[in-house]
Amino acid sequence: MPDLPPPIGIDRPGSFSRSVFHERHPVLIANLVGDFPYPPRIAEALEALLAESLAGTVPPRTPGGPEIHTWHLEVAARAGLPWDSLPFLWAESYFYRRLLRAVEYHHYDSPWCGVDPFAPQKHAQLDGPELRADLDAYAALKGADAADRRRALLLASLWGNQADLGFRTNNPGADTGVGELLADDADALWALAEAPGEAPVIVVADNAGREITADLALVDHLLETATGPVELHLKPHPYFVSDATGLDVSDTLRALDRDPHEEVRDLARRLRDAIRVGWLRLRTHGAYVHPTEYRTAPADLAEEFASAKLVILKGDLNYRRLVGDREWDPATPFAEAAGYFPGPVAALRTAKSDLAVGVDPARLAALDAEAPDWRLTGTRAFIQVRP
Ligand SMILES: O=P(O)(O)OC[C@@]1(O)O[C@H](CO)[C@@H](O)[C@@H]1O
Repeated sequence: MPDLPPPIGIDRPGSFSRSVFHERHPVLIANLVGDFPYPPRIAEALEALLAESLAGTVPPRTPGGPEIHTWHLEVAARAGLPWDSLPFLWAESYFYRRLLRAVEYHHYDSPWCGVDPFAPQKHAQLDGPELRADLDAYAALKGADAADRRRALLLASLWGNQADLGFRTNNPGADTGVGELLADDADALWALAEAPGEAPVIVVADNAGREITADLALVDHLLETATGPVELHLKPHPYFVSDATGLDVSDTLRALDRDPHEEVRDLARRLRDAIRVGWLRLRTHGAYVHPTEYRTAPADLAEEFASAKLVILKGDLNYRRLVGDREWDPATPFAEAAGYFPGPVAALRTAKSDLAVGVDPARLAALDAEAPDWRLTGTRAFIQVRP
């Protein structure tokens, strides 16, 4: 493996990654305890997890749940370490594993088994005015020129990534307007996605709610123009607040069914039909909730990526996994940071963490001067492709 920059940590006072633990997570835990009438044992377990993650060490016991062997190895390698010393990506992923443990999500003998702790927040977004406006905009695309429509669907999926509920936890009023595209490899993306051949296009989803709705509209377009099937890869269980699971897709289709616009109801119908005939495949993999980068993806998932026409990775967390959640020089070419990926790959991501690669050096200097927090606000976005 080539020399890689060091992982982003959570130890630096004033850093964004540290603020996720010290500012975002306390709000997140308070929201959960407010959203559900959890009994004392669950509320206490959540508070204990929060306290441990702010000032404690990693206990030796592996938190139960699926993929236990992977987690045995991961935890054994970090047991006894202060949370502060952990890499950001590992620590966050472990935090959500522990959170699911605290709310008894995988306990078959608990009445809280399978209860998505983030469902109330996800449902609020599905019923909210922002999604309403998104669907009005979708319906208004009817009759648009084909190239304009395709561009609009791609940009809606891209900017839909601003609406993740982890980011909104402590940024409730975050600007959801469209911002600046710092890289735009859209032509390369379409060339790959619409190339002849029967290999699938894989879309690795990120968040439920507005983002998965826009992603489904993009998937519908791909189903229309691609010459092979489309796979939508989802999380196997709740994660990073709003990450989309199979249940979220089903809830979204139901919400689309209720829409006043015929175009939107037709979208839901086409998607269901495509799932039924196997043209659209919903898929998941345990690796999507591992605390690791795609550089070390399990062989079976790497093979799936390798055999796809194109893998489209949505969102900030997938980006962190793709290039590595590391202290990259932002001028590093995307093709270099993602060069190891087993097949053609595209990233659609709004910037909501310190990581950046593939930024034009001249623009970078100006950005750092005019908007020093540009990496964190979700108002800068990337469409990056490595063929
Ligand atoms: O993957 P997503 O939904 O685009 O973003 C995930 C996120 O909420 O989590 C991280 C911090 O918790 C940040 O990278 C980002 O803000």
